[in-house]
Amino acid sequence: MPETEHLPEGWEKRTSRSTGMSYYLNVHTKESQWDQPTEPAKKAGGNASSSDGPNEVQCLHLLVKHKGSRRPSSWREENITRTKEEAQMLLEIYRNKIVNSEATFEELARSYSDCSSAKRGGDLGKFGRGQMQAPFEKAAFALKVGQLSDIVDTDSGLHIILRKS
Ligand SMILES: O=C(N[C@H](Cc1nc2ccccc2[nH]1)C(=O)O)c1cc2ccccc2s1
Repeated sequence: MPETEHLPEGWEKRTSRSTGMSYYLNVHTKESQWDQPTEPAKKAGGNASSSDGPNEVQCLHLLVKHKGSRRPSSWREENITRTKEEAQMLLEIYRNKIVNSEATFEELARSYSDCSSAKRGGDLGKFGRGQMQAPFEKAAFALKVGQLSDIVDTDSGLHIILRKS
């Protein structure tokens, strides 16, 4: 879509700092979305926090990259060659340790996550809709506070997610 694309009233095109992906921001409600809007942005804040879930979440994640990852490199390993199946097995081991209270999410993310957020125990901070890759966003926004996700598959690799707020 040309940069000079015409957007309906009340929308701005933004680019995510962390993923470089474009999203659209409703300047009235501050809600964001992936899909290019075709209608003017709604003004009323509505009761967005009830039927559509939270506007933003704070999550920790543990990412295990594999050779098919978008960027098969990380602070842990310059050239990641493990297969997707090996990544799945590793993540199941880490997830079971957390569920069995043999280790904390933060400890394992700090040691084993292939994301630079490993340095912060996997903490991604708060994020709204339209900022993370779609499968990650879908899983994160479906979690209750304190809930641990199943294994989530994105272009970056395989993740487990813990929602903090
Ligand atoms: O995209 C990032 N890191 C990528 C890996 C990655 N890909 C992701 C996809 C969804 C959510 C988090 C993700 N982290 C990398 O290091 O190759 C981010 C790092 C950080 C660090 C602090 C806060 C947010 C972010 S998002």
